[in-house]
Amino acid sequence: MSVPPGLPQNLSAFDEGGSGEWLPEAPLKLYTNAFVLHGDKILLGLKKRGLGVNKYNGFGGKVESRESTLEAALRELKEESGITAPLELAGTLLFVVPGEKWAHIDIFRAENYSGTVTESEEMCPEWFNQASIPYEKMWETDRTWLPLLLSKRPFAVRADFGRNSAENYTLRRWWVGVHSPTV
Ligand SMILES: Nc1ncnc2c1[nH]c(=O)n2[C@H]1C[C@H](O)[C@@H](COP(=O)(O)OP(=O)(O)OP(=O)(O)O)O1
Repeated sequence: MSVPPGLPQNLSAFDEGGSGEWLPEAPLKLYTNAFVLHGDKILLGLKKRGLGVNKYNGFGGKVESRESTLEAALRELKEESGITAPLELAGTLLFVVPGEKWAHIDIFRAENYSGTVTESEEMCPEWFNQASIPYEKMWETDRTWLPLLLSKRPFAVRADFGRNSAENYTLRRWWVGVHSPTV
């Protein structure tokens, strides 16, 4: 199966599922999402409001004008969890919903942090063992690529959803690619 539109074409398929045509192209909206690891733990946040409310996720949000995605990721991590961390790009995620801009999310990871983990207006942070990540309370595709982030394998994902209401998304089709190892 070929790489879906919107992703770098030099990827190898790692996982895919669902069916139907990929949704038509739309302008991009940039987001970030950051996952902090510490030993065998991972820091997740329970979203308290807005998109993805009541789901666990990394910490992130919209990229503001004149910000790089790394600057935005550092800002959002600090605002939402109280900590700073040496973030590195781990992969990208393209979330596609009919009639909306494509959400392009740069996903970051770090293996240490400084500061004190603190609850914010938007997120309730919680450490989980990496062996017991609460995938059933996360975005449906996270289980397909989070193991790649944990093993430091660069990835790119496209996930197309249908939408029944403001908070009711149905996953239609997804594709996870990895960069081929260089010889
Ligand atoms: N499908 C989809 N669309 C948009 N964003 C996401 C997803 N799936 C996700 O995992 N995410 C991530 C990307 C971001 O980390 C957040 C969404 O950010 P949001 O809370 O809307 O942005 P903020 O800038 O923090 O929000 P406000 O402060 O403006 O409320 O979810």
